[in-house]
Amino acid sequence: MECVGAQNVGAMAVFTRPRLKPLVGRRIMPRKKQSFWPMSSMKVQCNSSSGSESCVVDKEDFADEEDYIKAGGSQLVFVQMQQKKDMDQQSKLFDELRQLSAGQTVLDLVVIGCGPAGLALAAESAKLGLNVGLVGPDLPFTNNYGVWEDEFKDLGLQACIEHVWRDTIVYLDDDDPILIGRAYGRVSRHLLHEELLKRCVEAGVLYLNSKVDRIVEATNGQSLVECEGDVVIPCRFVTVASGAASGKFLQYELGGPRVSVQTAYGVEVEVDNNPYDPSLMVFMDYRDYVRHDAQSLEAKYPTFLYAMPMSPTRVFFEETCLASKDAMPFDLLKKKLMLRLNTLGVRIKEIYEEEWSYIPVGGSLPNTEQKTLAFGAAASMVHPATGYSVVRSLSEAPKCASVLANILRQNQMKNMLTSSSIPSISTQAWNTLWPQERKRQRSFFLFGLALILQLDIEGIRSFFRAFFRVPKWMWQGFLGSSLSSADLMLFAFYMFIIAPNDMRKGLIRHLLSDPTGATLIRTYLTF
Ligand SMILES: CC(C)=CCC/C(C)=C/C=C/C(C)=C/C=C/C(C)=C/C=C/C=C(C)/C=C/C=C(C)/C=C/C=C(\C)CCC=C(C)C
Repeated sequence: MECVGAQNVGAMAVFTRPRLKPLVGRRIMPRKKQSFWPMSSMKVQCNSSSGSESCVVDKEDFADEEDYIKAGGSQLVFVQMQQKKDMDQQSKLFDELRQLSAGQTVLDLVVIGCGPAGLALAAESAKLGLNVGLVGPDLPFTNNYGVWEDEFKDLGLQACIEHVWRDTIVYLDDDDPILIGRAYGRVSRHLLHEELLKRCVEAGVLYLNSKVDRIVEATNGQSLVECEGDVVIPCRFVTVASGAASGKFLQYELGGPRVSVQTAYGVEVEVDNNPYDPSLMVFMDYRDYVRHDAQSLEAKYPTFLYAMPMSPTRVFFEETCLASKDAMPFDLLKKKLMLRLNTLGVRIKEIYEEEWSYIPVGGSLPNTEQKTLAFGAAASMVHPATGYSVVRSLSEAPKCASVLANILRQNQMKNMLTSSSIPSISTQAWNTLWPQERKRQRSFFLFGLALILQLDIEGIRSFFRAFFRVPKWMWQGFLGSSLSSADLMLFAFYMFIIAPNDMRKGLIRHLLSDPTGATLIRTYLTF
């Protein structure tokens, strides 16, 4: 099936083929490219994405001016972000900017990636007075975000929620559905995009619609962001926020856990016989509508239905495989969804939109020795046991921005950036993103992910039965990554008490025999 509008957003590669008129993103284009021949020669250290290529060059090493410019001599080609301005106005703005920025050609921060994480970090950093450039293709968001309403309200983004369900329901088997007592919302991807762009515009973020080829480390302490079309942007810090597929620019710790995958296939449809109450969001329906034999391929991947009834007849259904070692094939997910809907008696009258979602979960943390920073999915901020990431990225953006701003201020980097100060500065930033406490929490989530991967459909049902019986603040905190490492221990203890005997044995066995159990114990013992 042909996919149109593929985009990597946060952790997700989501492919959406709108059947309705697609939401068209506002487009801001850079108008001009200017270059200049710098006065002094400059040494650059080239670190390729793989880290394998390394070279030190100076002015003499360049064949001509063009080559030199390519390595760092080109002037800013950003335009200041403006919403809904036509090309002519953008061009004038660029001229203004050029005058304003005469003599000041080094940005404090370049953020690569225009998804929610990138836009949020760029806006928050610029708000704190940093000179921020944002680079990436200007594409509309394509995925459907679901969020807990309270969490989105706390971010001041309630206006971006297009539909709220007063409560959320989980079906594990045919008896006793679990009402979880928390309102859930569907985010309007269009409104979220507009809101984050507005924040960037108001904060004065500069934008370049381009693709980054590589990031080069100069020995004068600056980074050079090399973009398509021979555009090079010198800056003090680079943060990669272009989703899980950002590996090209980053190095990750070796020997970490293997990346697993969350896959989902969804359709927004007009139907007859919708069996779901439109006032409730169906968080997980693990009931077995697709009876299969234990050896079949379907049985290898336990899946659940995630359903958002927008009205009695219009519903977004998504067949989801929470996590598997190898990606569950999309055609199998689709087949399961159609079989399920068929068995439920749902008759599809019209398909508005289809969605293919592929979210890498787990895996290693970025190597915190590298100078280039990361944020969002690129910084392994996707919750390993749920696949959620957007709320965490949005809520951590102000903190991350303030750390960057403080570091730049403290080190008076604007005037006296030295190459020797760079490693410690980047380490400070990395440590804020991934302090020991966060690493401990993550090791717990990875342990949980490895546990889920081992369970069959029956095991998953009894696991979630126990999960939703722990005190509400605990499971809510678990899903929202807000439990401290000590709280997580308490949570584990509760799960253990509540769990049936065979699950208790399984938990202890997993703790003592799985490599993630050993890492968990080791991380908890490191202070
Ligand atoms: C596009 C987009 C945006 C999307 C698409 C896709 C989808 C739809 C998705 C969805 C998803 C979901 C819904 C998710 C959910 C999830 C969940 C709920 C999860 C959960 C999890 C949980 C867990 C992991 C848990 C864990 C636990 C543990 C680990 C425990 C432990 C315990 C022990 C070890 C015991 C100890 C003992 C003593 C202390 C005595």
